Amino acid sequence: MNTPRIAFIGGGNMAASLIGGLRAQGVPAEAIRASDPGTQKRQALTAEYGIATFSDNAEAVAEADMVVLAVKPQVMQDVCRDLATSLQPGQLIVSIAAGITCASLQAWLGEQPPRAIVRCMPNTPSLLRQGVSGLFANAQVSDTQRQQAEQLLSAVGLALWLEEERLIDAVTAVSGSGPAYYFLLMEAMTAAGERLGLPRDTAAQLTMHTALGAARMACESDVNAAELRRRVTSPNGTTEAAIKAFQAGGFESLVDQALNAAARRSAELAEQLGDRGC
Ligand SMILES: NC(=O)C1=CN([C@@H]2O[C@H](COP(=O)(O)OP(=O)(O)OC[C@H]3O[C@@H](n4cnc5c(N)ncnc54)[C@H](OP(=O)(O)O)[C@@H]3O)[C@@H](O)[C@H]2O)C=CC1
Ligand SMILES: O=C(O)[C@@H]1CCC=N1
Repeated sequence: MNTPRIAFIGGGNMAASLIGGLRAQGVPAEAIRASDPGTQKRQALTAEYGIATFSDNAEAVAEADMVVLAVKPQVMQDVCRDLATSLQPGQLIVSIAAGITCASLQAWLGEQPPRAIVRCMPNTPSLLRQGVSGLFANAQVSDTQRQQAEQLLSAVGLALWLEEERLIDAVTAVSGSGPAYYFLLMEAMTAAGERLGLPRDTAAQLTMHTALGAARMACESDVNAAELRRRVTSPNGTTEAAIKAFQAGGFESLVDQALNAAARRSAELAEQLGDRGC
């Protein structure tokens, strides 16, 4: 596969991590362009990754094979409507925005021609190339374009294809927002450790390194999380006492409610920001 030319619209956090991942994988700077209204962001992207940057989105997409829409959902409609006349029919559109459907993107980019669109949901550990993303391709996306989209997201972590677009709401609930749930648990464990008498910094280090070790064990082991938990839990021991307290407090039901709230919000955003007429 030839190196596709990639244009990023929006040069913020997620775009910078994707660009960093591509560069680390050996994609040449000449193959990547980005546009952003912020002079400092453009200068930083050029300084760090050697790529050409633009204040004009239309200039960035000229001659690109793939256009990555990496702006906030709230400005996506305006960005797409402004870009519509500058795009070429064969270009792949990749959106990483939460709650923006392929149908809305197609409507905002003009009903014709039908666009090849890949909708993705990455997450912030992409900054460390430890991300995970769900991807959905619409019917216009060719096999080569699927590979190109997968190469983009694989540069910052694991990329998993979805058969149905509606599952992006579930991916958003599990992994898109997921880092925040682990940070919340880390905050709570650190505070509890401190209340048990540990110095705050010690409690934080113990918490963070336990999370890291547990995540690595879960990823690298050939047994599932339930079995790994069983191996920590001695009969009538300390872990069992803690797990019983979690379960008595409705832990599993709470997690279920939280993820449902995130998935519902993702679907609501699609309703609120989407194009009803498409
Ligand atoms: N953060 C996260 O955890 C995740 C985010 N996402 C999605 O990724 C997308 C980007 O998020 P993130 O990188 O965090 O956001 P950022 O705000 O860091 O990046 C967006 C960038 O787009 C710029 N921008 C604004 N308007 C335009 C325009 N008209 N043309 C070009 N660029 C413009 C912004 O500039 P300025 O700041 O000046 O407005 C900003 O630099 C969002 O749609 C979000 O839903 C997906 C998964 C996880
Ligand atoms: O909170 C949000 O809406 C975005 C999408 C996933 C992570 N952050």
